[in-house]
Amino acid sequence: MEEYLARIGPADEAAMAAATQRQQSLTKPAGSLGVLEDLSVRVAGMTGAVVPSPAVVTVFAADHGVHAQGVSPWPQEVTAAMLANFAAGGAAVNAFATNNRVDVRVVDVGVASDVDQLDIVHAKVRPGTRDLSVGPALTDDEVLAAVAVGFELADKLVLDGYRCLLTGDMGIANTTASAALIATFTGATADQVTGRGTGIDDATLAHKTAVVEAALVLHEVPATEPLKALAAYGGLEHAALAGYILGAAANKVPVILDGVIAGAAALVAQALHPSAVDYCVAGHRSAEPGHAVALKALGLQPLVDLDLRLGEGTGAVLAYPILCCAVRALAEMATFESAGIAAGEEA
Ligand SMILES: O=C(O)c1ccc[n+]([C@@H]2O[C@H](COP(=O)([O-])O)[C@@H](O)[C@H]2O)c1
Ligand SMILES: Cc1cc2nc[nH]c2cc1C
Repeated sequence: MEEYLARIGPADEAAMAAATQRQQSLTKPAGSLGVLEDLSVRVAGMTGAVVPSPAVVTVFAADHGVHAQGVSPWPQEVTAAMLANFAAGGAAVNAFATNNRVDVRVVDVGVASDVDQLDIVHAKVRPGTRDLSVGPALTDDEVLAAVAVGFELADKLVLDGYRCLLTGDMGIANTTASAALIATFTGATADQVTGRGTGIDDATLAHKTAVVEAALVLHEVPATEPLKALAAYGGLEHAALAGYILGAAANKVPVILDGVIAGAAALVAQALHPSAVDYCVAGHRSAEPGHAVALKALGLQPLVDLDLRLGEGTGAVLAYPILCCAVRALAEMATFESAGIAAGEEA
């Protein structure tokens, strides 16, 4: 863990200052590209003003012992079934990724059933977490093993030539673990961060909120203990995603976050190393209420807000072309000087 964290440093201030200056000289009224202007400056601080391509979305998949408490309307087997769907190219993330020229990787970091026959990355740490409502979901060693899966995969993907990493997740019941993690790092209450996930009714939502509330009391993990929070609540995909985000930061490549699961993992990464957030871009804002709470604590503005609540990386893949446009505008637009256009009064 120390070795991973030692490789992370803040974004390049000088590159950001130069990018800010160039932004102001481009052939458009100052500020007219809105949020994209700041985004291009942030990416310049991560990676320089080069379009972050090629890109890959990694779908980390795992199961959750807390499923036994009736917090999701879906059977646990759907996690493994969706992995087969991803591998066959039939999920929403596959369609989005094809359209936006993003490669898809799928990783079993802790699916309950055997998915050995699938053509995916096999890195199962254990078959699902233990039930967080009765005790710790993971041991300390299991947490470190799952973080390592994500960090080392990020290293490998960058070595393979990828210049933008996108997060994805699949795990029935993982919005429950996400809620507990987000409450831990933000101080929000269970009812502020617990949502309907894949679509539960009012009675199940009340029950799920009570499960999260009781778990927060049972484990009482302070925000300063991110690895203990992962051990208390899981999940294996959250731990791997935290490692993947740290790995992107260590390699100075942007990482586009998907929804509430990635938001929870990014809070873990931030608690482990505050500079990790310098490399994070919020792809979208999920309809799950905890996600807005997480984004606020991360200080990130989502690029897309379309009521998505699917996961898989869909919101990140949807946002990827926006990120590319922001960077391309900064890199390729003419300046008032080069185009021989008189700058406006306030330029
Ligand atoms: O990305 C999100 O914000 C998001 C919001 C709600 C649900 N999901 C997905 O739905 C699954 C978890 O939902 P649940 O209700 O079983 O906890 C898991 O596979 C997630 O990828 C994802
Ligand atoms: C069908 C289905 C697809 C998903 N993709 C991500 N989470 C999901 C949950 C379900 C239930």
